[in-house]
Amino acid sequence: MNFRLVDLSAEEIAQQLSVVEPLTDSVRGLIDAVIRTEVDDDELNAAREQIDAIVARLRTKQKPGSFGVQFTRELSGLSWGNAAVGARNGIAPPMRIVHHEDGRATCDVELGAAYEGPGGLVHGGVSAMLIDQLLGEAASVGNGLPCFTGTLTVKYLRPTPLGPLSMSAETVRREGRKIFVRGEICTADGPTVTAEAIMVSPKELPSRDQIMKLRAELAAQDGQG
Ligand SMILES: CCCCCCCCCCCCCCCC(=O)SCCNC(=O)CCNC(=O)[C@H](O)C(C)(C)COP(=O)(O)OP(=O)(O)OC[C@H]1O[C@@H](n2cnc3c(N)ncnc32)[C@H](O)[C@@H]1OP(=O)(O)O
Repeated sequence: MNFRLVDLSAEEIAQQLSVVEPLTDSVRGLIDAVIRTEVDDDELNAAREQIDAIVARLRTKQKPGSFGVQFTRELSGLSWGNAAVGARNGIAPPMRIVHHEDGRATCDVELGAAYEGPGGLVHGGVSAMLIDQLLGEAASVGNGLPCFTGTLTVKYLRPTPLGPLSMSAETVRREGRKIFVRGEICTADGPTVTAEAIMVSPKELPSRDQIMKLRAELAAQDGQG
């Protein structure tokens, strides 16, 4: 697994996010505009040339592979490439604000044209991805144990319209490294999707000792600098 500790303070992270999140929102705007524009072919070709120039500009300095998951010294995860919540990922729905309280995770999200399956409705795979993320966060944060999805069961009760949605997830019970969670996606009229999952904290995650060793190495670097 691509796991790395980074030496960033909360202020430095906030500073980076203040630049990155508006850029990602602009990319989301681009995706939405490409889907819905009705300009003529010449305009489309001109737009493509401009987009290609921007891509070339960004590629002048680029990470190899994926973004990976970086952790701060305080063990906050910076999963900025994540498909569901990545702050740098324009494909990820704008699912940023996840509230955790008493083992329950909640989140509001507004899904536009980029998340369509049947006409005017949310794609079932998108619903599954979003609720999977929230279930995973409820299990991981609620129990202080980073988890992977082992089994996910999704029930589509009625079509989910594009637009504003609210989601919630909570732990039902824990058996060793297995955490049983359930959650739902709702419109103002009630749930459209319910889901259950068995989240498993993998035995091969970096151990607390390994994490502490990495933190000590960062502290030693501070001492030298
Ligand atoms: C510091 C704290 C805060 C951290 C704060 C971080 C926040 C972070 C938020 C993360 C939010 C992520 C939300 C998205 C989550 C993904 O999208 S994860 C990606 C999708 N999932 C995967 O790729 C998982 C692939 N599978 C695997 O890696 C491994 O099979 C697993 C699931 C980790 C299990 O491997 P393992 O640790 O070797 O498990 P193993 O020892 O064989 O079995 C342990 C127990 O789990 C059961 N089990 C194993 N596999 C499964 C399964 N697939 N289904 C059901 N049960 C299973 C076994 O039966 C066994 O049960 P018992 O015998 O103990 O009763």
